[in-house]
Amino acid sequence: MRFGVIADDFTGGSDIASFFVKGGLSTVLYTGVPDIGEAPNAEVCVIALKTRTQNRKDAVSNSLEAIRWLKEQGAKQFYIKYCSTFDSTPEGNIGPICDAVMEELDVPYTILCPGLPVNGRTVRNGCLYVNGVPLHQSPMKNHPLTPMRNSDLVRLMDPQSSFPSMKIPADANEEEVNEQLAKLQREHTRFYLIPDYEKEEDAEKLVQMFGELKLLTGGSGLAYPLAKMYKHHAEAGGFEPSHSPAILLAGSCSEATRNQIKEFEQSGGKTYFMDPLKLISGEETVERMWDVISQHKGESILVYSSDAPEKVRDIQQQGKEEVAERLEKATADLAERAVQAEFHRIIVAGGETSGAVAKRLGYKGYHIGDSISPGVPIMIPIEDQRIRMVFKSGNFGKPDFFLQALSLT
Ligand SMILES: Nc1ncnc2c1ncn2[C@@H]1O[C@H](COP(=O)(O)OP(=O)(O)O)[C@@H](O)[C@H]1O
Ligand SMILES: O=C(O)[C@@H](O)C(=O)COP(=O)(O)O
Repeated sequence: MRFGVIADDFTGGSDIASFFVKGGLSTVLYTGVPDIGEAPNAEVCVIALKTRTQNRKDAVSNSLEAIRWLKEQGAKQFYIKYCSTFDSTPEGNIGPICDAVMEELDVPYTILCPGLPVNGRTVRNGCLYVNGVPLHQSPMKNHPLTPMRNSDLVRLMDPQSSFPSMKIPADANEEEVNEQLAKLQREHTRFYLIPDYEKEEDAEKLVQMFGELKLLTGGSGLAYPLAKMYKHHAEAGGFEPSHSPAILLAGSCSEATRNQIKEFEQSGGKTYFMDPLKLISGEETVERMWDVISQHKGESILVYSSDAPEKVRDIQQQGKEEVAERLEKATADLAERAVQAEFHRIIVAGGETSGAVAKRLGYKGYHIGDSISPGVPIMIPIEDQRIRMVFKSGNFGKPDFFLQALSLT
């Protein structure tokens, strides 16, 4: 195995896996540390965790457990995958996890590289932008669980980490970077470097400078160029589509997902709104929703709770975590019923929502197929190869994403 990757949520795992596959490296994804003895037969092994929103202590210990397992399986390089929008709170987990893994692997430095230009995430002068808008002014400022209120990566990382973070000036050449590195190594035992990543073409230079580091951290933006650097065979991915009934489940409240729901509806797709207030009051139940879905079997239906920021804020007066838990549980219940009823295509939008569904379905690992859009692959459970799963990060995909997902799975 070349790369051992830990991802802080499930869709983050499928996102980075898709780019390794696109670059030509065979990849498997596991939900949590698998209890299998032998090393997976793949060049990349991604372990999807739930460390983005976990408490700090569990997040660090789960990450270390996964890194140690990957080390035992022979991984030569390690990658900590977090969100391309650096989703975390000031008490967040990116810093503590990266610090602990640096110590575990005994590396003096690594990079912080959330950039993913193909999906509009860019880093300029150490600040993160979403489609050209500074992170804290982008729709991420309204995220239900991890609202992002700063765009400067040093300022985001400093409160979370014990080690300093330094920006690499955008115009620095390799020699200047090496000089800066030597100086930093004299001054600090461990530290982070923040390179700029503005255009897809920058990837090559980044991989040249940092691609051989034992530990890398970031979004999925380095996986494709890294895979190309190491690839042994041209093809990875590629699976036959299934034509079985599909269910689409959306818990993401991102602008991207809400537009995708709108486009699906406008093109005549069947939808059903899972109303959080009715779910809490008991007026809505999983049984009732399942009756509606069953009536449409054969025709794909999209069940969503996604709503506008002001509505989400109102509903969260009932308790942010409680609402999220209630919705995620109901969504996982529906996914489980769908699989039992022989729906073989399950398409989910939202990182936490996908994590809840993946956990409930309980597949230990997935083969990674082709991507529906950058960072969103078709995945086939190792245990049941009739099934096609798609887990979409909330912010990813064009407006016709759900239509594309139906036509390609
Ligand atoms: N209408 C709603 N009101 C409040 N919270 C919601 C609503 N719909 C979904 N949620 C919750 O918001 C969170 C969205 O997070 P997630 O699924 O990770 O999406 P994203 O990928 O956009 O971050 C989930 O915990 C979900 O249960
Ligand atoms: O890096 C990314 O943007 C995604 O892989 C990701 O983690 C997005 O988070 P969710 O929208 O919560 O899935």
